[in-house]
Amino acid sequence: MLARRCRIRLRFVGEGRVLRADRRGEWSSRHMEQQITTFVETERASGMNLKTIVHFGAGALGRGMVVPLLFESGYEVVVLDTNEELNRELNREGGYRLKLSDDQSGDGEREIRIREALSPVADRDRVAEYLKSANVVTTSVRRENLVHVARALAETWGELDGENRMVICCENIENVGSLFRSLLVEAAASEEQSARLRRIAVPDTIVDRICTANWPEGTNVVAETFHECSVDANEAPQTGITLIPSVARIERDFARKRLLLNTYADAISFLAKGEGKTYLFEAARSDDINRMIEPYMALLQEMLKLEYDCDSSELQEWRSKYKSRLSNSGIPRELDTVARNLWAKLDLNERFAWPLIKLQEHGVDIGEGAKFLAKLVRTADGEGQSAAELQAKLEGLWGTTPAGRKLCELVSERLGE
Ligand SMILES: NC(=O)C1=CN([C@@H]2O[C@H](COP(=O)(O)OP(=O)(O)OC[C@H]3O[C@@H](n4cnc5c(N)ncnc54)[C@H](O)[C@@H]3O)[C@@H](O)[C@H]2O)C=CC1
Ligand SMILES: O=P(O)(O)OC[C@H]1O[C@](O)(CO)[C@@H](O)[C@@H]1O
Repeated sequence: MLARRCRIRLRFVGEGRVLRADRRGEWSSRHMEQQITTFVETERASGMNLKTIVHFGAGALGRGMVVPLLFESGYEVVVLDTNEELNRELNREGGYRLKLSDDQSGDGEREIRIREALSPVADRDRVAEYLKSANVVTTSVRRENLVHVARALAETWGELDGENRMVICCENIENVGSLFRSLLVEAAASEEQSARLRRIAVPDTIVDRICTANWPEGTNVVAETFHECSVDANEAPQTGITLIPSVARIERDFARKRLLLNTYADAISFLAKGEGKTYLFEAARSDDINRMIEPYMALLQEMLKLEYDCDSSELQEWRSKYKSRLSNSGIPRELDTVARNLWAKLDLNERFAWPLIKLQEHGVDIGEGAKFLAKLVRTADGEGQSAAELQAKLEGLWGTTPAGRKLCELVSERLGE
């Protein structure tokens, strides 16, 4: 029986690698996903010893996407969050409910069970025990908190062999693999620890699902059926996690998702917040806002064609898919949870400026893009600040390279409009 189960598992894991969002963002095999879920449920019911993954960050994306994908791939999940109140609630229930707002089957609710929720600060010793026996750690804590995860991990994994260990940072961060690896190495207490930590696989990732958590009202999360969650096959040829596949062209896929989804969602959210709106879906549904952003979006598409050889019809399909997902009023995601960290997102290597810098290199006229960024900065941070003050901030951020200075000039000219 065990041998048969193992054979089935291998077959699913093998097929799982081809599971990915297609051009329209649909699962290439929703049927297969259901089969995996049924198989995992049978395995769980049989009392088989499931492997444990430790996940840092039980916020919106953690509870809305990462933990469910691990759970539905057949893992037991230990959740670590610094919010002890939240941990207490999750432990009391042994998990939480995930509502997929656009799931047509049944009531769209799923029960996600977790093994235990702990604090990496208050429950340090118990956490260290789990970390010692885990081969895979996942995170969704936000960029500013990754340094603390790296320190916690370095303490335990720094003393163990790094071979066959992997950290999957499910964060919305470009090149998150090298970022987290450098945080790990900085956290090493000795040369020996540093050498061990360098052997850990830390792939780049793509994470996408619109999720909203309504803590402290409850532990439940509302999300959507769509998800894209994959890692760089060059760093991790196989994850062993059925619903988190390794993909070959992560740079291109990341750029497509970054610009057409994140840049778009963030920009419309900052504008909608400025208009006094409350929810993300209101921003995506606003004709005025969509009209305002269109010339900038056209430039982003141009950049994806020039830099990544994407074709127009593919990009158009993704754009309409993203717009319709973001317009879903079944997910009451507040604008504040999207329109955050404006100045970090305006960095030269980040979602707003980076595509325009690339287009300049290709000799494309970025005037419309500069006009839009000026509008964005004025709306999101203009209150009580003069054009000169905003210009000084942009100079501080972009003045370090010739292309950045050129962009700064173009945007600054429009700040007074
Ligand atoms: N919410 C969403 O729909 C999406 C979020 N993301 C990405 O997911 C990541 C997390 O974002 P959200 O879930 O929205 O944020 P969130 O604020 O809802 O969740 C973050 C969670 O991490 C916990 N945390 C902070 N420091 C910690 C530490 N040192 N150890 C353990 N837990 C810690 C917080 O208490 C909180 O519960 C971000 O990188 C974001 O870009 C990406 C796509 C969509
Ligand atoms: O603000 P962050 O940390 O990039 O993460 C939230 C992300 O979630 C999204 O709303 C997509 O669900 C992005 O547009 C946004 O950037």
